[in-house]
Amino acid sequence: MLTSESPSANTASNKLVIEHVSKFFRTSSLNVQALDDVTLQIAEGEFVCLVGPSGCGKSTLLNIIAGLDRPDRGLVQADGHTIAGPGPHRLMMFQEAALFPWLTVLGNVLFGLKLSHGLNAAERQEKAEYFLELVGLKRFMHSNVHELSGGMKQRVALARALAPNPSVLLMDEPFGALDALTREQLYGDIQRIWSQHRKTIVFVTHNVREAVCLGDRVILFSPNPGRIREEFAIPLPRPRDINSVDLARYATEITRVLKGYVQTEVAG
Ligand SMILES: Nc1ncnc2c1ncn2[C@@H]1O[C@H](COP(=O)(O)OP(=O)(O)OP(=O)(O)O)[C@@H](O)[C@H]1O
Repeated sequence: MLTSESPSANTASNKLVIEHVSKFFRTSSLNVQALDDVTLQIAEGEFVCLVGPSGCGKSTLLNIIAGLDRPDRGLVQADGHTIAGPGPHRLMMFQEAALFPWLTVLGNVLFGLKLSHGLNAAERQEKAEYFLELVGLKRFMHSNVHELSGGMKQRVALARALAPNPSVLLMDEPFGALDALTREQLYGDIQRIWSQHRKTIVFVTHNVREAVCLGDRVILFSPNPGRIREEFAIPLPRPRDINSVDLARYATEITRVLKGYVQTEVAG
């Protein structure tokens, strides 16, 4: 039932190419190898989930893809070009929405459009309203950020990230701080938005079910040092229901494999 695969071939359609990437952190008290020889290709429009225990380098890899950090070894490319720094084509979304509290909902989304130089004020407004509509928050566009629930804040953050039309969306546990019901609503939203806009998405999570619900592929990492151990294709039809029996079967199998790695690391 479950198809475990070796990393896919480096084809021209790859949006992101990560080859033999290693990353070390050296502080006065500690040397850590956060990533060890990580190789991964991600196709245009693909939804890839990175899963693994705390400290296995998932966020480090996301930061490197975002251009916020550099690998010590290896190659990281987007559209065939080495990633040299952050840019508007690869935007990050974090666990905390990190909205500007002094701006309204609309103001936050408009802020994300500041670098869209080709647009005049009316076009920016139209675009911001379109993306707020897409995430179901248009009627709250004049609300203050502190009036919103956690799930609504993440929706605003999603609209803000989508509005400048990035080709890659990097999501670091974006739903990790939300309650289960709100998360389920957002799984529906993100699947709908992804099927309409086909962004390339790299999504970090601890939650295997979440990864199976959203991803075309689930990539398993293990820690000390952070390595890719296995990847799984998820051919389930969309939209996926996180509570479905088929989805649970995949999640159970992947969790079993993941636990095996973690126990091996601990025993070793
Ligand atoms: N700026 C930094 N300075 C020093 N060490 C760091 C830094 N960033 C990450 N690390 C270390 O690198 C390793 C990988 O961290 P990273 O945050 O990438 O893991 P993660 O898999 O995303 O963890 P979590 O799921 O807990 O967020 C950890 O041991 C962490 O302590």
